[in-house]
Amino acid sequence: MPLINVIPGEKIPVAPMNVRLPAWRMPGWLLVFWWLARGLVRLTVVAVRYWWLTGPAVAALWVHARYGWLVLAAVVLVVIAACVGWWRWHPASWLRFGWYPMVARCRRLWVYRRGWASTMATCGLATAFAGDRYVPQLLKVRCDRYVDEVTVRMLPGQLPDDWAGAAQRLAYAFRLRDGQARSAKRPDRVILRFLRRDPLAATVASLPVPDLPDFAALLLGVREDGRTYRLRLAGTHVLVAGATNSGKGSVLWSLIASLAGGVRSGLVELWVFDPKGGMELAAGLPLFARFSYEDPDGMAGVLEEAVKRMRLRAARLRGVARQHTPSPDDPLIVLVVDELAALTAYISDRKVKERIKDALSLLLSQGRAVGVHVVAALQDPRKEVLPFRDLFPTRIGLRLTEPEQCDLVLGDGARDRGALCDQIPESAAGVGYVALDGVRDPVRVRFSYLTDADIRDLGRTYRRLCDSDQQPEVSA
Ligand SMILES: Nc1ncnc2c1ncn2[C@@H]1O[C@H](COP(=O)(O)OP(=O)(O)OP(=O)(O)O)[C@@H](O)[C@H]1O
Repeated sequence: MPLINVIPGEKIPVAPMNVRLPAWRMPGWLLVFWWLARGLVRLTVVAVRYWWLTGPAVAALWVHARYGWLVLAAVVLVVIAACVGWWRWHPASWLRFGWYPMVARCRRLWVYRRGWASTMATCGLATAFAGDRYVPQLLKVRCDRYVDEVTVRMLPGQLPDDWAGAAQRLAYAFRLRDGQARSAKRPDRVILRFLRRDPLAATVASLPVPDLPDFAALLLGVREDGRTYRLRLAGTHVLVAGATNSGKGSVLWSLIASLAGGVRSGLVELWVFDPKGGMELAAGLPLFARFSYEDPDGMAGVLEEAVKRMRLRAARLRGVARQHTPSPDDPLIVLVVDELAALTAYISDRKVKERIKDALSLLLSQGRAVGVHVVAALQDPRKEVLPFRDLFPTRIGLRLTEPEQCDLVLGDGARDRGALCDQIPESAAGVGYVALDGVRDPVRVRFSYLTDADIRDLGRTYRRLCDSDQQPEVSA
């Protein structure tokens, strides 16, 4: 036993005065009265909180007591007929103001409220303090056709990231498949999104092609919330990463289709590289200003030509404008590369590899402002395969094989914030996660799928307007 105890730290001072409250004896009848009063107050609170249940129930009881069964049945029929009439007359407003709010109330009560405290405890989101247990407060439930959106007041000390880490567990606890957590406007709240039905389950057919592409918002697919997904190409380069058969081709084709109107009017030049032998992209030949496949030397030459064009343009714009504006005389150049690793990693000729690496890093670091953009697809996002991954400001993550790859593609912490690229099923080709401007958390999208017939049609309708002797340059 030590002779003296030394405890480091601050000692909590003893209160200068201790007050002991006197103990009162309560008569039994007063206790009973107190319990009854408390029960009545609680019942009233529940009745007011669930007015949408208690109100109609009281009204039905009153009608029954006053007028009998027949009148009650007639009233119920009239209410049902009114709802059906509203639905037939204006389905959108019925769903928004009638049906979904009703579904939300029922799901709040039946799915979320019922096992809330125990779920919070088992998912590690409840806490204990001074002998009392605390659970986060369920504030609001909103439903639409596909998603339940649950707003929660977090406990002090919790972050939306804590909830993002537990979102999948929560989803399964509430018997749903997919869950995400997002920060809300107020810093003490978090919004949980649980998927009831996948809005991206069906293939998205090819989308309308605008005559004049909006380079700040190219229409490429559909978002999880049902809105269209638009990609900002102006001022950026785009990297599309995905395992084999994840649908990288559909992202490239959606992008080419969205630019096709500009190809026809001469506002856009597509320089296309298909190092895997030209199988994927050759069908769009009438749209391309340059098309290179197979021969690494030829591809290095075309990339160096792009660097030359970029430098000439930069010299012309220096001191005149800070951002290039596309015109038929000076079009936007978009370099589309299918399988970038075939250019950066899988080439055996070291000299050609160096030439490609130099040209690509120049294009990626200097091309954005002068209207030379790189859009590249890639299977393996590791740094050894793509050394200049960080030079792509815009990245799209399709199905990936390992969880760590999600952060490699979409940035640190992306997987925790909901980009579950490794959990996209093989059957969902063309589904991926993207970052939206001004939105912290990644958003799930499905890109449009162009069939062979769509691509042939696109080539026919939007082929480049050029002299018949000015055919696309093909290097193989
Ligand atoms: N957006 C999409 N919607 C529905 N199905 C799609 C979509 N994209 C691709 N698919 C389906 O997935 C298959 C593979 O697509 P794709 O060739 O684009 O994949 P990939 O990632 O480019 O494959 P690879 O790496 O082998 O080239 C297609 O044949 C098509 O059936």
